[in-house]
Amino acid sequence: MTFVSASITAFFSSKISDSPETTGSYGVGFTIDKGVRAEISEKEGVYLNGERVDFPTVSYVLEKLGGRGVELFSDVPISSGFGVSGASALATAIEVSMGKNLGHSFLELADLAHEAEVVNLTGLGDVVTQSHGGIVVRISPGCPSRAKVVRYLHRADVKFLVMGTLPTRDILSDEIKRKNINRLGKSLLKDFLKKPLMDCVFELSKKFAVESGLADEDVIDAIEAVESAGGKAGMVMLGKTVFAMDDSGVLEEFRGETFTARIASCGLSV
Ligand SMILES: Nc1ncnc2c1ncn2[C@@H]1O[C@H](COP(=O)(O)OP(=O)(O)OP(=O)(O)O)[C@@H](O)[C@H]1O
Ligand SMILES: CC(C)(CO)[C@@H](O)C(=O)[O-]
Repeated sequence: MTFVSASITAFFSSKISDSPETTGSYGVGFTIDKGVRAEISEKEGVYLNGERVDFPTVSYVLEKLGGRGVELFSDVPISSGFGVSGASALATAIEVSMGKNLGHSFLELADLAHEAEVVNLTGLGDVVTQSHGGIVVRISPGCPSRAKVVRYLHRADVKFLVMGTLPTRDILSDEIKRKNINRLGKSLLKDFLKKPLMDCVFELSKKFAVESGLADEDVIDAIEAVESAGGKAGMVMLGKTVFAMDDSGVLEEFRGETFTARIASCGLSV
Protein backbone atom coordinates (compact mmCIF):
# COMPACT_ATOMS: atom_id res chain seq x y z
CA MET A 1 0.00 0.00 0.00
CA THR A 2 1.36 3.45 -0.93
CA PHE A 3 0.35 6.57 0.99
CA VAL A 4 0.53 10.07 -0.51
CA SER A 5 -0.30 13.16 1.55
CA ALA A 6 -3.03 15.60 0.76
CA SER A 7 -1.55 18.86 -0.55
CA ILE A 8 -2.96 22.17 0.64
CA THR A 9 -2.26 25.17 -1.59
CA ALA A 10 -2.44 28.53 0.21
CA PHE A 11 -2.02 30.63 -2.97
CA PHE A 12 -0.68 30.05 -6.47
CA SER A 13 -0.04 31.41 -9.93
CA SER A 14 -0.53 29.10 -12.92
CA LYS A 15 1.83 28.61 -15.83
CA ILE A 16 0.17 26.72 -18.66
CA SER A 17 2.30 25.93 -21.69
CA ASP A 18 2.10 23.41 -24.52
CA SER A 19 3.79 20.57 -22.65
CA PRO A 20 3.06 19.04 -19.21
CA GLU A 21 6.78 19.23 -18.33
CA THR A 22 6.82 23.01 -18.47
CA THR A 23 3.24 23.46 -17.19
CA GLY A 24 2.76 23.92 -13.46
CA SER A 25 2.41 26.61 -10.85
CA TYR A 26 4.27 28.97 -8.56
CA GLY A 27 2.93 29.07 -5.03
CA VAL A 28 3.00 27.95 -1.44
CA GLY A 29 1.48 24.73 -0.16
CA PHE A 30 2.02 22.06 2.46
CA THR A 31 1.46 18.36 3.06
CA ILE A 32 -0.49 16.85 5.97
CA ASP A 33 -0.63 13.46 7.68
CA LYS A 34 -3.92 12.65 5.96
CA GLY A 35 -4.21 11.70 2.30
CA VAL A 36 -4.76 8.82 -0.10
CA ARG A 37 -3.74 5.15 0.14
CA ALA A 38 -3.56 3.06 -3.03
CA GLU A 39 -3.52 -0.68 -3.54
CA ILE A 40 -3.50 -2.45 -6.91
CA SER A 41 -6.63 -4.41 -7.58
CA GLU A 42 -7.60 -7.37 -9.73
CA LYS A 43 -10.91 -5.61 -10.39
CA GLU A 44 -10.83 -3.38 -13.47
CA GLY A 45 -11.13 0.40 -13.01
CA VAL A 46 -10.80 2.91 -10.21
CA TYR A 47 -12.43 2.43 -6.81
CA LEU A 48 -12.55 5.28 -4.29
CA ASN A 49 -13.49 4.37 -0.73
CA GLY A 50 -15.13 1.18 -1.98
CA GLU A 51 -17.11 2.68 -4.87
CA ARG A 52 -16.36 2.44 -8.58
CA VAL A 53 -15.70 6.01 -9.84
CA ASP A 54 -14.97 7.81 -13.05
CA PHE A 55 -11.53 9.30 -12.32
CA PRO A 56 -9.80 10.23 -15.62
CA THR A 57 -6.61 11.46 -13.91
CA VAL A 58 -6.05 8.03 -12.34
CA SER A 59 -7.19 6.08 -15.43
CA TYR A 60 -4.54 7.99 -17.40
CA VAL A 61 -1.80 6.63 -15.09
CA LEU A 62 -3.21 3.08 -15.20
CA GLU A 63 -3.25 3.14 -18.99
CA LYS A 64 0.31 4.48 -19.30
CA LEU A 65 1.67 1.79 -16.97
CA GLY A 66 -0.53 -1.07 -18.16
CA GLY A 67 -2.32 -1.36 -14.80
CA ARG A 68 -5.76 -2.98 -14.61
CA GLY A 69 -7.34 -1.44 -11.55
CA VAL A 70 -6.68 0.38 -8.30
CA GLU A 71 -8.40 0.72 -4.92
CA LEU A 72 -8.02 4.18 -3.39
CA PHE A 73 -8.89 5.13 0.16
CA SER A 74 -9.01 8.82 0.95
CA ASP A 75 -9.35 10.33 4.39
CA VAL A 76 -9.95 13.80 2.94
CA PRO A 77 -12.83 14.89 0.67
CA ILE A 78 -12.45 15.15 -3.10
CA SER A 79 -12.74 18.44 -5.07
CA SER A 80 -12.30 20.46 -1.88
CA GLY A 81 -8.71 21.60 -2.37
CA PHE A 82 -6.83 18.67 -0.83
CA GLY A 83 -5.13 17.55 -4.03
CA VAL A 84 -6.83 14.14 -3.94
CA SER A 85 -6.38 13.82 -7.69
CA GLY A 86 -2.61 14.37 -7.47
CA ALA A 87 -2.25 12.07 -4.46
CA SER A 88 -4.32 9.38 -6.21
CA ALA A 89 -2.33 9.64 -9.44
CA LEU A 90 1.03 9.51 -7.66
CA ALA A 91 0.06 6.67 -5.30
CA THR A 92 -1.33 4.68 -8.24
CA ALA A 93 1.82 5.23 -10.32
CA ILE A 94 4.06 4.05 -7.47
CA GLU A 95 1.87 1.02 -6.63
CA VAL A 96 1.56 -0.17 -10.22
CA SER A 97 5.24 0.32 -11.04
CA MET A 98 6.37 -1.45 -7.84
CA GLY A 99 3.75 -4.21 -8.20
CA LYS A 100 4.75 -4.99 -11.78
CA ASN A 101 8.46 -4.50 -11.10
CA LEU A 102 8.76 -1.94 -13.90
CA GLY A 103 11.88 -0.30 -12.51
CA HIS A 104 10.85 3.35 -12.81
CA SER A 105 12.70 5.97 -10.82
CA PHE A 106 10.65 8.00 -8.35
CA LEU A 107 10.87 11.16 -10.46
CA GLU A 108 9.69 9.31 -13.58
CA LEU A 109 6.57 8.28 -11.67
CA ALA A 110 6.08 11.74 -10.18
CA ASP A 111 6.38 13.30 -13.65
CA LEU A 112 3.78 10.85 -14.97
CA ALA A 113 1.35 11.71 -12.15
CA HIS A 114 1.92 15.43 -12.86
CA GLU A 115 1.26 14.85 -16.57
CA ALA A 116 -2.01 13.08 -15.71
CA GLU A 117 -3.05 16.12 -13.63
CA VAL A 118 -2.16 18.63 -16.34
CA VAL A 119 -3.83 16.69 -19.17
CA ASN A 120 -7.04 16.41 -17.13
CA LEU A 121 -6.84 19.94 -15.62
CA THR A 122 -7.17 18.59 -12.08
CA GLY A 123 -3.97 20.16 -10.69
CA LEU A 124 -0.76 22.01 -11.49
CA GLY A 125 1.45 21.98 -8.44
CA ASP A 126 0.06 19.33 -6.08
CA VAL A 127 2.32 16.49 -7.23
CA VAL A 128 5.38 18.73 -6.83
CA THR A 129 4.33 19.53 -3.25
CA GLN A 130 3.56 15.85 -2.54
CA SER A 131 6.92 14.73 -4.00
CA HIS A 132 8.80 16.90 -1.49
CA GLY A 133 6.64 17.27 1.64
CA GLY A 134 6.65 19.94 4.33
CA ILE A 135 5.89 23.54 3.49
CA VAL A 136 6.80 23.66 -0.18
CA VAL A 137 7.41 26.94 -2.00
CA ARG A 138 7.27 26.45 -5.75
CA ILE A 139 9.62 29.12 -7.04
CA SER A 140 9.77 27.80 -10.60
CA PRO A 141 6.91 25.79 -12.15
CA GLY A 142 6.95 22.51 -14.04
CA CYS A 143 6.87 18.76 -13.54
CA PRO A 144 8.53 17.37 -10.36
CA SER A 145 11.87 16.67 -12.10
CA ARG A 146 12.09 20.29 -13.33
CA ALA A 147 10.27 22.46 -10.77
CA LYS A 148 12.42 24.38 -8.30
CA VAL A 149 11.24 24.43 -4.72
CA VAL A 150 12.31 25.70 -1.34
CA ARG A 151 11.09 23.57 1.59
CA TYR A 152 10.42 24.65 5.16
CA LEU A 153 9.58 22.41 8.10
CA HIS A 154 7.06 23.39 10.73
CA ARG A 155 5.41 21.47 13.58
CA ALA A 156 1.73 22.39 13.87
CA ASP A 157 -1.82 21.10 13.81
CA VAL A 158 -4.08 22.74 11.26
CA LYS A 159 -7.88 22.67 11.40
CA PHE A 160 -9.99 22.48 8.24
CA LEU A 161 -13.60 23.47 7.60
CA VAL A 162 -14.93 21.94 4.37
CA MET A 163 -17.98 23.91 3.24
CA GLY A 164 -18.38 22.55 -0.29
CA THR A 165 -16.65 21.67 -3.52
CA LEU A 166 -14.94 23.75 -6.19
CA PRO A 167 -13.84 21.63 -9.16
CA THR A 168 -10.30 22.65 -10.17
CA ARG A 169 -11.11 22.37 -13.87
CA ASP A 170 -13.83 25.09 -13.58
CA ILE A 171 -11.24 27.65 -12.43
CA LEU A 172 -8.26 26.55 -14.52
CA SER A 173 -10.28 26.55 -17.76
CA ASP A 174 -11.48 30.16 -17.20
CA GLU A 175 -8.86 32.43 -18.76
CA ILE A 176 -10.08 35.69 -17.22
CA LYS A 177 -10.09 34.22 -13.70
CA ARG A 178 -6.64 32.74 -14.32
CA LYS A 179 -5.11 36.05 -15.42
CA ASN A 180 -6.20 37.76 -12.22
CA ILE A 181 -5.04 34.81 -10.11
CA ASN A 182 -1.65 34.76 -11.81
CA ARG A 183 -0.82 38.42 -11.27
CA LEU A 184 -1.79 38.23 -7.62
CA GLY A 185 -0.18 34.86 -6.91
CA LYS A 186 3.20 35.95 -8.25
CA SER A 187 3.29 39.14 -6.23
CA LEU A 188 2.30 37.30 -3.01
CA LEU A 189 5.04 34.74 -3.62
CA LYS A 190 7.61 37.56 -3.52
CA ASP A 191 6.08 38.78 -0.24
CA PHE A 192 6.26 35.27 1.24
CA LEU A 193 9.90 34.77 0.30
CA LYS A 194 10.79 37.96 2.23
CA LYS A 195 9.14 36.51 5.38
CA PRO A 196 8.70 32.72 5.02
CA LEU A 197 6.78 32.10 8.24
CA MET A 198 3.71 29.94 8.92
CA ASP A 199 1.69 33.01 10.00
CA CYS A 200 2.35 34.49 6.55
CA VAL A 201 1.00 31.33 4.87
CA PHE A 202 -2.39 32.16 6.43
CA GLU A 203 -2.20 35.94 5.93
CA LEU A 204 -1.21 35.74 2.25
CA SER A 205 -3.75 32.98 1.58
CA LYS A 206 -6.53 35.19 2.93
CA LYS A 207 -5.31 38.13 0.84
CA PHE A 208 -5.18 35.92 -2.27
CA ALA A 209 -8.65 34.47 -1.63
CA VAL A 210 -10.30 37.85 -1.08
CA GLU A 211 -8.52 39.83 -3.82
CA SER A 212 -8.89 37.10 -6.47
CA GLY A 213 -12.61 36.82 -5.75
CA LEU A 214 -12.24 33.05 -5.12
CA ALA A 215 -13.55 33.40 -1.54
CA ASP A 216 -17.31 33.76 -1.18
CA GLU A 217 -19.11 35.26 1.82
CA ASP A 218 -19.22 31.94 3.73
CA VAL A 219 -15.45 31.54 3.44
CA ILE A 220 -14.74 35.17 4.41
CA ASP A 221 -17.10 34.93 7.43
CA ALA A 222 -15.32 31.81 8.70
CA ILE A 223 -11.83 33.34 8.22
CA GLU A 224 -12.87 36.53 10.04
CA ALA A 225 -14.44 34.56 12.89
CA VAL A 226 -11.11 32.76 13.46
CA GLU A 227 -9.23 36.08 13.38
CA SER A 228 -11.67 37.62 15.89
CA ALA A 229 -10.93 34.65 18.18
CA GLY A 230 -7.21 35.45 17.95
CA GLY A 231 -6.27 32.76 15.40
CA LYS A 232 -5.11 32.69 11.79
CA ALA A 233 -7.03 31.40 8.75
CA GLY A 234 -6.87 31.21 4.97
CA MET A 235 -8.65 29.49 2.09
CA VAL A 236 -7.55 26.15 0.65
CA MET A 237 -7.01 26.32 -3.13
CA LEU A 238 -9.03 25.17 -4.89
CA GLY A 239 -11.92 24.27 -2.62
CA LYS A 240 -14.66 25.88 -0.58
CA THR A 241 -12.50 25.05 2.41
CA VAL A 242 -10.93 27.11 5.21
CA PHE A 243 -7.71 26.18 7.03
CA ALA A 244 -6.88 27.62 10.43
CA MET A 245 -4.64 27.61 13.45
CA ASP A 246 -5.76 28.47 17.01
CA ASP A 247 -9.43 28.89 16.02
CA SER A 248 -10.65 28.42 19.65
CA GLY A 249 -13.42 26.14 18.35
CA VAL A 250 -15.21 28.80 16.28
CA LEU A 251 -15.03 26.78 13.03
CA GLU A 252 -17.40 24.19 14.54
CA GLU A 253 -20.11 26.89 14.57
CA PHE A 254 -20.17 26.95 10.75
CA ARG A 255 -22.01 24.57 8.45
CA GLY A 256 -19.61 21.97 7.07
CA GLU A 257 -17.23 19.20 8.12
CA THR A 258 -14.27 20.03 10.37
CA PHE A 259 -11.18 17.95 11.07
CA THR A 260 -7.64 18.50 12.26
CA ALA A 261 -4.39 17.28 10.67
CA ARG A 262 -0.71 17.72 11.39
CA ILE A 263 1.68 19.27 8.87
CA ALA A 264 3.75 16.37 7.47
CA SER A 265 7.44 16.80 6.70
CA CYS A 266 7.36 13.99 4.09
CA GLY A 267 4.82 13.66 1.30
CA LEU A 268 4.58 9.89 0.97
CA SER A 269 5.43 6.42 2.20
CA VAL A 270 5.41 2.99 0.53
N1 LIG B 1 -17.10 11.39 -6.05
C1 LIG B 1 -16.42 12.25 -6.81
N2 LIG B 1 -16.67 13.58 -6.72
C2 LIG B 1 -15.96 14.48 -7.46
N3 LIG B 1 -15.00 14.13 -8.33
C3 LIG B 1 -14.72 12.83 -8.46
C4 LIG B 1 -15.41 11.82 -7.71
N4 LIG B 1 -14.89 10.63 -8.03
C5 LIG B 1 -13.94 10.86 -8.95
N5 LIG B 1 -13.85 12.17 -9.24
C6 LIG B 1 -12.87 12.75 -10.17
O1 LIG B 1 -11.92 13.43 -9.34
C7 LIG B 1 -11.49 14.62 -9.95
C8 LIG B 1 -11.42 15.68 -8.84
O2 LIG B 1 -10.45 16.57 -9.18
P1 LIG B 1 -10.18 17.94 -8.41
O3 LIG B 1 -8.89 18.44 -8.92
O4 LIG B 1 -11.37 18.83 -8.50
O5 LIG B 1 -10.09 17.46 -6.91
P2 LIG B 1 -8.92 17.50 -5.87
O6 LIG B 1 -7.67 17.04 -6.51
O7 LIG B 1 -9.38 16.79 -4.67
O8 LIG B 1 -8.86 19.02 -5.50
P3 LIG B 1 -7.81 20.17 -5.79
O9 LIG B 1 -7.11 19.86 -7.09
O10 LIG B 1 -8.61 21.41 -5.86
O11 LIG B 1 -6.87 20.19 -4.65
C9 LIG B 1 -12.45 14.96 -11.05
O12 LIG B 1 -11.72 14.97 -12.23
C10 LIG B 1 -13.42 13.79 -11.11
O13 LIG B 1 -13.43 13.22 -12.38
C1 LIG C 1 -4.12 24.53 -9.18
C2 LIG C 1 -4.15 24.00 -7.76
C3 LIG C 1 -4.43 25.13 -6.79
C4 LIG C 1 -5.32 22.99 -7.68
O1 LIG C 1 -5.38 22.34 -6.46
C5 LIG C 1 -2.85 23.26 -7.39
O2 LIG C 1 -2.63 22.19 -8.24
C6 LIG C 1 -1.63 24.18 -7.39
O3 LIG C 1 -1.30 24.69 -6.33
O4 LIG C 1 -1.05 24.38 -8.46
